[in-house]
Amino acid sequence: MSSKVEEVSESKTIQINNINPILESLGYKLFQEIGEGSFSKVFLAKYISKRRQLDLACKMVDANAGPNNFTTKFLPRELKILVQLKHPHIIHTYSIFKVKSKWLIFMQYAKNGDVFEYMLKNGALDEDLARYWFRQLSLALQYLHKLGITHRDLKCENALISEKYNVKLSDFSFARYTFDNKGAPALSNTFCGSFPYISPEIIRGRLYDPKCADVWALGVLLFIMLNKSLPYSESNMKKLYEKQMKQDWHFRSKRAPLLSEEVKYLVRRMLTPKCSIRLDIDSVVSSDWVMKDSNIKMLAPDEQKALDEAIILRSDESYIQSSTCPMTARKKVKVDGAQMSKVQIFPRTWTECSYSFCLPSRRPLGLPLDPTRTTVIVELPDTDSSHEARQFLGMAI
Ligand SMILES: Nc1ncnc2c1ncn2[C@@H]1O[C@H](COP(=O)(O)OP(=O)(O)OP(=O)(O)O)[C@@H](O)[C@H]1O
Repeated sequence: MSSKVEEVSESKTIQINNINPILESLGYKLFQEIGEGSFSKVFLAKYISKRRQLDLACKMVDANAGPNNFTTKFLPRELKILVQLKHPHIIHTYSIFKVKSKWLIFMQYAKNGDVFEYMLKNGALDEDLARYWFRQLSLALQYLHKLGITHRDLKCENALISEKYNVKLSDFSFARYTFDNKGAPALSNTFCGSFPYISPEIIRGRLYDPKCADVWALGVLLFIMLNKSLPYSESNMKKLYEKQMKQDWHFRSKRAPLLSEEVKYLVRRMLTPKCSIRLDIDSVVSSDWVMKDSNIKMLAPDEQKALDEAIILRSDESYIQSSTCPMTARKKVKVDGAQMSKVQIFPRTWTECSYSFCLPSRRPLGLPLDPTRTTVIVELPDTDSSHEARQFLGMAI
C-alpha cells in the first residue's frame, strides 16, 4: 500500500470528481484508491485546515450497490456504531458525509497495511510482537464488548498497522449491538465472519452468543500470528466443524518449540468449542501470557479512559435508545432561528447531538466537521456545486 499522495488517475476520477468540489469546501480531498471491499472503495484522503493537516482514509460506500439487507440493515448499523467508537486501538472515524447515494467515511489512515500483509513479508511473529499486537486487539475487543457491541469479523486483514506500528481494529461492516431496545442481552443468528475464523456455534446454525464467537476468532488470529498458518485448513464445513469440536489442531512443528507454555494454553482456552467454558475477553486481557510483559501490565491512561467511558455509556439509557432508533430519523435543530432539517447527525447520544449544534453559532465554517471533534454524519445537499455546498453549510453551521 503506497502512502504517497497522488492525484487520482483519469480512470479513478469518474466517481470522485463530482464529490471532490463539495468535500474541498469542507477541507477534505480524495486521492488515489488504496483498497476495495465487497461494496466499497477506500481512498487516500487529506483534511486540511488552517490549524492542521491530516492524512486520512476515506471509505466510499454506495448505498445502492449492495443487496437489500446491506442497505437496510448492515450499513446503517455500521454507521451508527462507527460514530460511537473512540478507542486508541480502533481505527478512528472522524466524519461521515452522504452525497447522493454515496456514504463517505473519513477515518484514520493506517500507513503500514495490515497484519496479514505484514506476515506475508516478514513471516510468523515472534512472541513479543505477537503479544504487543494481540494485547492491543484484545483491549479493543474488550472495549467493544463493554459497549455491548460485537465485531463479528475479526481477522488479520482487519487488524491495520499504523505509522508507529501499533495495531488498530477496523471494518465494522458486520458489527452489531448485543442488547435489545430494553438493554437486555440479544443473541445472533446471522452466519457471518470469514471462513477460517468462524466458530463451531456459528456453523451449528442456531442462536449464538456473538461475543463468545469474537473470542474464538481472536484465538484463530493469535494462532495465525504465531504460526503463519491456519489452525484448520479444512474447506469443507462439516469436516471443519468436526475438527473444531475435537480440538484437532496443532502448532506448526517448526514453531512449537519456540512458543511458551502460557501462549499455547491461551490459544487452547480461546479455541475451546464449548462457549460456556471458553475464556471471555476480560480473562483473555488478564491472562498470564498477556500479563507476562511487565511494561504493558497496566492500562495506559487513554486505554483506561476508553474502557471507563464504555462502561458509563453502556449504563446510559439514551445510549440504548440511540442504538436502536432508526437510522433515517432526522433531528430538526434550530441554529440562530434557522431550521435545519437536512442535517443528520448521530453522535454518541442524542443529548450530545443537540449540544454540538446548540453551541453559539457563527463558528467558523467547518468547525463541527473538524476531524478532531466528535464524529458527525452530515447529509450534504444533492448538488456537485461547491458554491451551493458552501452556501448550505454557511447557513447550517
Ligand atoms: N483506515 C484505513 N487505512 C488504510 N487502509 C485501509 C483503511 N481502511 C481500509 N483500508 C484498505 O481498504 C481495503 C478495503 O477495506 P474495507 O473495510 O472497505 O473492506 P474489506 O474489509 O476488505 O471487505 P468487506 O467489505 O468485504 O468487509 C482494506 O482491505 C484495506 O486494505
